[in-house]
Order: sequence, then C-alpha cells, then structure tokens
Amino acid sequence: MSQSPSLKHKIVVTRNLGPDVMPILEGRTEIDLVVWPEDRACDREWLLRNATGAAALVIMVSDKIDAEVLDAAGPGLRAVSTMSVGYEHVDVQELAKRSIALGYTPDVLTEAVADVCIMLALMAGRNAKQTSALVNEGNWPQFSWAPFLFCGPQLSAPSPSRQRTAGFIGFGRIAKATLARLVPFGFTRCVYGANPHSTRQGSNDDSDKELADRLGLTSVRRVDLDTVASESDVVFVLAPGGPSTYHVVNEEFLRKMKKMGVLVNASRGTLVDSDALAKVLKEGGIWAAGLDVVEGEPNIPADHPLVREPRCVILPHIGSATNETWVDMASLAANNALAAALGEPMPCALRCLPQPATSQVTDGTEVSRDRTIFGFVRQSWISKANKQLPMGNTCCYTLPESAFTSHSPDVQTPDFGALSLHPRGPVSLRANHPNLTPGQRTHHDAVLDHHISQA
Ligand SMILES: O=CC(=O)O
Repeated sequence: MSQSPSLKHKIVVTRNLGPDVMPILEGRTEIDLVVWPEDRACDREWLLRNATGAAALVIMVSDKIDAEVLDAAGPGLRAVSTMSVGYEHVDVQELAKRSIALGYTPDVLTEAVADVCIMLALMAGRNAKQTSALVNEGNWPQFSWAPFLFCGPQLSAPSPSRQRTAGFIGFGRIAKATLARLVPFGFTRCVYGANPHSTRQGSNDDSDKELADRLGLTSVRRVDLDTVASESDVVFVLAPGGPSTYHVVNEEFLRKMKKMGVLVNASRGTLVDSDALAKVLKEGGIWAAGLDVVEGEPNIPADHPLVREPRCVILPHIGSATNETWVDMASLAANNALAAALGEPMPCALRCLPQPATSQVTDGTEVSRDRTIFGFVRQSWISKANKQLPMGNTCCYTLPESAFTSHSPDVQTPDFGALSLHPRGPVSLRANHPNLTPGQRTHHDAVLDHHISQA
C-alpha cells in the first residue's frame, strides 16, 4: 500500500554522503529525504528551516545540535545520527531531556585513527613539517646532508636496552589499537590515565595484565596524569572532549613531559591548551607535537601560534578519512537514522542515552534497575498517549538509572554523571493493545499509531 506523503518519515541529511551510501536512504518510499544541496558544511539557517518535522537528522561534526535545532525539529524527532564517534557538537543533556536518541559511529574508524596517530608521532618526531617545506620551497640543495640537521627522536627503540614507553590520556578502543601498532616499534611499557576529574580510581589490574600479556608488553598501568607526562616517550591524547577534559594538557602537564617527548592529539582540540603548547614547544620543553585537531578548528589562521611552530605538525581533522572508513561511517550514520525514523532500534546508539525507539512492556511490576536501556519512554509520547490511549492493561516502562550515573565503557567520560536529569523511575501507562504482552519490546509510536488508527 502506498503511503501518503504526510505519513512519510522525514530524514534530514546535512551533507551528501556519496554514491555508495546515499542509496541507503534514497528510494525508500517511507522516507521523505531532505539533503543539504551544497558541497560544504551545512548552513545553520538551512538546518533550522529544514529540520521541522524530521524524525531523524544525519549530521556531521561541523553541525552544532542544541536546543534551538531540537525545537526547530519539533516533538517528532526520534534520533540525531552523527557521522562521528565524538559527539561534543551535540548537546546530549538536551537530547536526554527530550528522550531523543543519539546514533554515532564508533568501532568502524578505530583502525584508521590509530594509523594516523602513528603517522603523527613519526611526522612530528622526525621533522616532517620543516623538511617537506624546504623541499616544497625548492631549498633542498642548501640543506643536503648537514650532519644532525633535522634529526629528531627515533620512534622505534634503537636497541633493546633503550625501551620505549607509550602514554595515553583516554584508553579506549583507538588508544589500544594505537598501542598495538607501537609494539613492533619496540615499545614495551604503557601508562595511561583518564582525566583528573574522573571519579574512577585505580587500575583494573586484571584487564591491564591481560592486555600486557596479549601484546607482549612488560607493563600496562593506569597512573595519574603527572606520571603519564613524565614517563612517556610519546603521549597520545585520545579521550572525548567536553568540559571534563578541557585543557587536560596544559602548561603544567607539558612541563612534566620529557624534553624529547612528542605529544599527539587525535581526539578533540579542546583537550590541549594551544597557547601553552606553543609556548612550551618554542622554549624546547618538549620536542614536537602532531595534531589532527586544534581548539577552534576549522578556523585556524596561518598565523596561529601552533601553525607557526616548526615542530608542530597539524592535519585538518582527517584521522578517520580513508575511503573504506568513511563509507563505513556514512553507512552506519545513514542506517542509524533510517532505523530510528522507522521505529526500529538503531544499529549503533550511544548507550548512555535513552533509546526511544523501543520499550519493554512489563506485567506491571517495576523492572529492576538493571543496565537495560530498553524501557525509556518519550515524554512527548506519554502525554500524547495519556490523552489518547484507551485504558486497559498496565504497562510499566523503567528508566535504567545506572545508565545515567555510570560511564559507558565505550566513551570513558564522566560527563554522563551530569545526566541524572532522568531518574524519574518507572512510568506507568495504561493501554489495551492486544499485542502488548509482558516482556515484549515494541515501538512506542507504532503502538500509538495503531491505537489512534483503531480509535
Ligand atoms: O573526529 C571524528 C569523529 O569523532 O569521528
């Protein structure tokens, strides 16, 4: 049966996802697809205008999603789907308040970003910026084979007695994939820390030991940030952005690093204080820095203090930019949006946020406060349902408090501690839909639509 246009689910996409991926959304008769038509970052005004009535938004890191956009979209918005693993550009608390889910794209980019971490460590340590510039400027003849000119610290251990230590701020999937790449370079030790505001203390000795054994390392240790700074030959910054990690790499941290140390940041620019880094580089406090991200990007002018530092290699946030990975990320972002719009569970949703696409119907007893994320009900649906649903059996929906008070192991951020805005406990609804049986997972809007059409 063909659907009338007004019943179609609107998906707004802020950047054309290319010929390999757009067909996932194009040609779906149930979808009203609206795509930003230009080959540049989407204008906010366009997004505000076009978001109206959307069931899902597919967005890029360059799109800021806040209350204004969510207001513009209206109560039908079920999910925001970002083509990224990071989501600092999305106001997750605002999403949580409105029970809007967030789709994102972890895992598929892990290897590509880990590759770039190694590339940046090598480029920064080995003077790639200055040396390639002199070739590009036609100055090779002046510098040919001057002894020690452009020497830098060797990434690989030059001998077994000179062991290398890798340091990480943030120790999630990308950090571990980067660490694995460092083993053939002769790195034998790893120290890692989260951020100074984290409430999580101490190592998980078992998993650290298991990782060390698996990779053939002498040790993997969770330590404080001072130790990460002082013991590491290369410090990799691979933690989520946001207020809790803002400027964790500040002048104090940098001053504790080894003079031959290299700093690599492939996560978010806000974790590193750019002015402090420029100052410490200029004064020789550390050897070099390799950055895929800079605070304030993409508006980094040519006279930015870090751009002017000869041993600061800067890439324009291309950590995940391989053909394979971007197709995978774009496909996942499109599939997340499609699933949410159709009322199905997203293939990859942020676990700390409500999952409005599905809910667990119980027999009326409170679902235990376990880690399940099913069962959270959209506030808009509850009020709509209370008005419109006939009364009958009781369905309870529970809020998993733990989802808001503990951190997802995926994201390792304490920001979610702040998401305690939802512990409003189980919500009871009365409905007499014949298909609502205890334990069943169903889709709110589908049930509601059914009721309305039966009424
Ligand atoms: O930075 C890129 C991402 O978050 O995917």
